[in-house]
Amino acid sequence: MDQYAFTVSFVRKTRQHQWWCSDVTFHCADQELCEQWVRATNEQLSSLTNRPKSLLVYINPYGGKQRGERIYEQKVAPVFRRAGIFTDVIVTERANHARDHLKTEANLDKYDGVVCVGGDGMFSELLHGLVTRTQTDHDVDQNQSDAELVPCSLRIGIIPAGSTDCVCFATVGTNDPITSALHIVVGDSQPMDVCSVHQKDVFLRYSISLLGYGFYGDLQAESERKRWLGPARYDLSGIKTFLCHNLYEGSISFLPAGDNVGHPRDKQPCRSGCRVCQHSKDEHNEMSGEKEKPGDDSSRGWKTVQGEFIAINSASMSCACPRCPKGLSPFAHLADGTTDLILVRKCSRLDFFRHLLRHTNKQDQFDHSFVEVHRVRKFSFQPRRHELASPEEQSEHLKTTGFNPKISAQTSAVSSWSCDGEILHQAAIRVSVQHQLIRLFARGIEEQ
Ligand SMILES: CCCCCCCCCCCCC/C=C/[C@@H](O)[C@H](CO)NC(=O)CCCCCCCCCCCCCCC
Ligand SMILES: Nc1ncnc2c1ncn2[C@@H]1O[C@H](COP(=O)(O)OP(=O)(O)OP(=O)(O)O)[C@@H](O)[C@H]1O
Ligand SMILES: [Ca+2]
Repeated sequence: MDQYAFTVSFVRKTRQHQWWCSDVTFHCADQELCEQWVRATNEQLSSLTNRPKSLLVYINPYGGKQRGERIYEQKVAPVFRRAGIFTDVIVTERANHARDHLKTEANLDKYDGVVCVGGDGMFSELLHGLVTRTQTDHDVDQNQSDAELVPCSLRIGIIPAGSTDCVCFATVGTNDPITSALHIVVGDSQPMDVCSVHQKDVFLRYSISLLGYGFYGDLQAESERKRWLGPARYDLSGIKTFLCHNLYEGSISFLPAGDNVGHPRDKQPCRSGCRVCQHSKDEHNEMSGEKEKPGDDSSRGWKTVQGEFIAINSASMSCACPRCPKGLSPFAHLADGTTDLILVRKCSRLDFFRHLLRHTNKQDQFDHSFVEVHRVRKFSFQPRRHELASPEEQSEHLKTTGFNPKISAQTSAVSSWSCDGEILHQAAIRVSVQHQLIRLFARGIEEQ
């Protein structure tokens, strides 16, 4: 009777964007029929060209709660094995190991994708390695801020095992290693914008989530000193930075995006198969003919704002993470060629607290007189260099304004940028959104 059988594994969607791998076994009395089914099923599967057959995996053994290797071995490797995916696995031995290996050594012809097991820092390593490698292979000079960058052909998979995992959360809707492994197995593809950051004509870094000056820059610098604390370092540094309430002067010039990509407050979230992102390709092609320089309001489109700021944030995607489920800019898009520039001007501690609190409830965090938000394609920032202030002037400033202007006789009041969780010590930067430069093994957040 039931002498012959074969088992098919399939994806089952459970709750909250989580996927699970289930099995169903078919029994059959006839050997020939059973083999026919297995052959036909395998033929169908091998005709799905989106599915990766071979992957290069980098594991950070020290990310997040240091569970990267275990998560991979126990949860991910079995899923890849069942899908018949070949893997080469590298457990990193130092910071930037994965980036450097991708940049120069890895034989990328062998693979259909690269995968990181770790947090946003580890993802950033793969992003830098892969983008730089692609430009080198095509003789593109990354130092030229107006160079047309070549999109990467390999997709990147993220198995979340870090402290924040914001890129994974904002592209999948959950931080679950098995769900991410299944998005890789079925060969999903999500294009993503990447911001390039330059100082004059020197390339500094790429960013895919948050570029933050002032509050997030200071918070990041503080949390680097507390790395030993693990994920809790962000909360403690957040409280400390909040209490310091530093204020920074400067001027921001930006090139607003056209109307076709919506507005940061239009309540149109980016979801799987997003129309805004799909249509943005056309507008992008129209725009790319114009090469305008920032800082000159006479060049069409550019705007400049000046003042004293608590925070200057550029969110290229929502930046949703478990700590902040709707994100820094809830209606930002993953692949529309723009970033949402959020300017938080001088305000009281209480008002800034109210603004932060609105990240965690239903109220609009942009609905404050001291907050403005613009959807932009490019921007540049120039900190205001202070004249050397005497100690008397400084204490006078503190008395009259209640702010610590962070001026010493020698230094100027500048913060640093947090770039996807890495510190950038240059304050004066130029940022340009590179439309759909990379692709992830993801499909965006699905409507529930
Ligand atoms: C009053 C409640 C306030 C809740 C405010 C929530 C706002 C949180 C916004 C989080 C946005 C994360 C964006 C992700 C950026 C990633 O590229 C980067 C790399 O992993 N992660 C971080 O920089 C990690 C950044 C981690 C930021 C933690 C912020 C904690 C703020 C705490 C403020 C406390 C005020 C307390 C007053 C007594
Ligand atoms: N073998 C290693 N030894 C030390 N550092 C490493 C190693 N491999 C990677 N790193 C570095 O560790 C840093 C943190 O890694 P990762 O992003 O995986 O975790 P995390 O910081 O806990 O998470 P998140 O970035 O989400 O906050 C990264 O900047 C990465 O460059
Ligand atoms: Ca975007």
